[in-house]
Amino acid sequence: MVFSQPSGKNKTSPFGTSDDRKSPVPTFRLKPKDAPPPSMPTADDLLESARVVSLPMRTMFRGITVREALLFKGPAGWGEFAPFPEYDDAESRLWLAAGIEAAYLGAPQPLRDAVDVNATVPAVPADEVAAIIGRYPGAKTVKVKVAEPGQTLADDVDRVAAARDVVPNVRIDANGAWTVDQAIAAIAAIGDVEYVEQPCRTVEELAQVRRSVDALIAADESIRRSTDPMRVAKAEAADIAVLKVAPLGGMRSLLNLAARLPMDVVVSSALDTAIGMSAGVAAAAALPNLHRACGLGTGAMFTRDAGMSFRMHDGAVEPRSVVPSDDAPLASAARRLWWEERLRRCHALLVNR
Ligand SMILES: O=C(O)CCC(=O)c1ccccc1C(=O)O
Ligand SMILES: [Mg+2]
Repeated sequence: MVFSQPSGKNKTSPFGTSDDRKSPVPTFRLKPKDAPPPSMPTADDLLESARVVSLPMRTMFRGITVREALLFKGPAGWGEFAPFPEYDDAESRLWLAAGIEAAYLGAPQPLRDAVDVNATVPAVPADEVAAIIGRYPGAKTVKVKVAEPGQTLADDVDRVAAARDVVPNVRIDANGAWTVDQAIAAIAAIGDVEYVEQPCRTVEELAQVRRSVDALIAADESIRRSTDPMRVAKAEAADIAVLKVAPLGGMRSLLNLAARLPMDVVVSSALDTAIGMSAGVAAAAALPNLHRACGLGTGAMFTRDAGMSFRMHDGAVEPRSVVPSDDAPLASAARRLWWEERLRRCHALLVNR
């Protein structure tokens, strides 16, 4: 039990249990030595310190030009609640569990003091690629978005080639947009890459592509938005698992899942503000096995961040806690209300399951 419960009625952890079909996330059991576990905060506790930030982005990314997040403070620091607006409450409740973990339990013990990070290149024209990579000082790996709706394979080939001219190690992310045949053709046309992230939507399609090409395949949405993240492993559908703290319900859930997956893992951001990024970097720093650059540099996509952004040095970032800046841009009163109500609904789902 991670948290003690106010009554004997709710014996579940806010971070989910492995026997709950709605929660794929295994519970990580802390064994506190001298302190009793903190009790589960109420929604009012969380909202007392809450602020809702609204961060403008340099380039549109997954259809977003402004990133909103609700931030709250607990005894261990600040936590972030920022599920994408279209996500339903059942899925969003895991993001709340992650924020509560950060604010009330804090980060797990780090095993390394720096985490290699990739540059992230949105689906921009090829002539903008070098300038974007320039925002990631010392990056040794670049992740390039491909298969953007409305664009062509030639756009992808040109964008990847432009990235490869600056940094030879390129990975691509199709966000599930290709059919199996399109993926096979696109991978052949694009050429040498570190790996191909989520070429198609389903686990079966990933497995089919993986059997048909030499390139390594990474699973993102097939883990992040699945009720059974282990299915990717059972179906031998991927060589690499891309894991994100918030959609998996927290740092400890991520570490637990990573320990069960028989493949390399990469920790990536969900376009987190610096508060959420701190949890991603902490999870990456606590992984016993980490062999590839993580997608934790996306703070460079904001023109302003919620707190001190994780700036890369020599291609890496260092784990640390982050507090919101007093001058972080705030959302409108109407949007703040929308986030508060969403938090209350997700909190109720976490407590009364
Ligand atoms: O991994 C990275 O480099 C950045 C993170 C990223 O691409 C991302 C950010 C928000 C939502 C989805 C994704 C994704 O990997 O598909
Ligand atoms: Mg992805």
